Amino acid sequence: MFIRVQGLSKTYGKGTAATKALREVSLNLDKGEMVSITGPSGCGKTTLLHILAGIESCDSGEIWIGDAPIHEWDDAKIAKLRLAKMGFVFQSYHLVPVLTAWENAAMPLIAAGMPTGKARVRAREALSEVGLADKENSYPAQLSGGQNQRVAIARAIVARPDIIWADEPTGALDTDTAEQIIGLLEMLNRHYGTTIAVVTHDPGIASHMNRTIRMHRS
Ligand SMILES: Nc1ncnc2c1ncn2[C@@H]1O[C@H](COP(=O)(O)OP(=O)(O)OP(=O)(O)O)[C@@H](O)[C@H]1O
Repeated sequence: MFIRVQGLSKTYGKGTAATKALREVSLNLDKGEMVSITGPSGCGKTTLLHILAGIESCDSGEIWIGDAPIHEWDDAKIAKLRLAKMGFVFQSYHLVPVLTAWENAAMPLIAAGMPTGKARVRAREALSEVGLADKENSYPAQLSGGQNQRVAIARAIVARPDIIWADEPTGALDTDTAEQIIGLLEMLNRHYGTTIAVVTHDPGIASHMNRTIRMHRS
């Protein structure tokens, strides 16, 4: 098993304001699997993805990424693993508006200490893989929603991650563009064996995946 999650729980807030976001969630992902994560609004899908990506902490439970028990790790160690092995794609792209497409795509490499020249070459390659070689100097405001999501995917794949976490990556896109974005994720999965988990409300998107993990309200 490549990723193993056991008994994961998370509560936001305290006392009467407490919201139980995850209650004893367990799941396994095999290396190279492409899965969708579905479930009703508020059941904890985004919380789960953020915890698996090390963006948020959990209250209890275990998360194993390969041999690494990341539930035992501190933030700095998890951040390093995230930069090296994970990419994240958000519904609203989360691109930096004052940076060009290549600068946005290069961010994980520059954050990891790669010299700018080398990072630029790698960012161009990633942009070319998502079909945006000719837009490397465009700013997010000059690109369409689908093109911005491609830049976000270029940023997610630029460090050749083992895993891509995608939270409603097509939620802001029309059906045709959404299909193209999912096609792109499928290509990355096939070509590089990248493990991909996609949170989605859309059964059409979920049907492209190897498997669906359904969550229930806790
Ligand atoms: N930062 C936060 N502070 C307090 N409560 C939060 C926070 N983030 C999420 N929650 C609560 O935790 C629960 C799970 O939220 P989460 O966003 O993970 O659900 P979701 O399944 O992704 O929902 P949706 O499909 O609507 O995006 C919800 O009740 C939500 O209100």
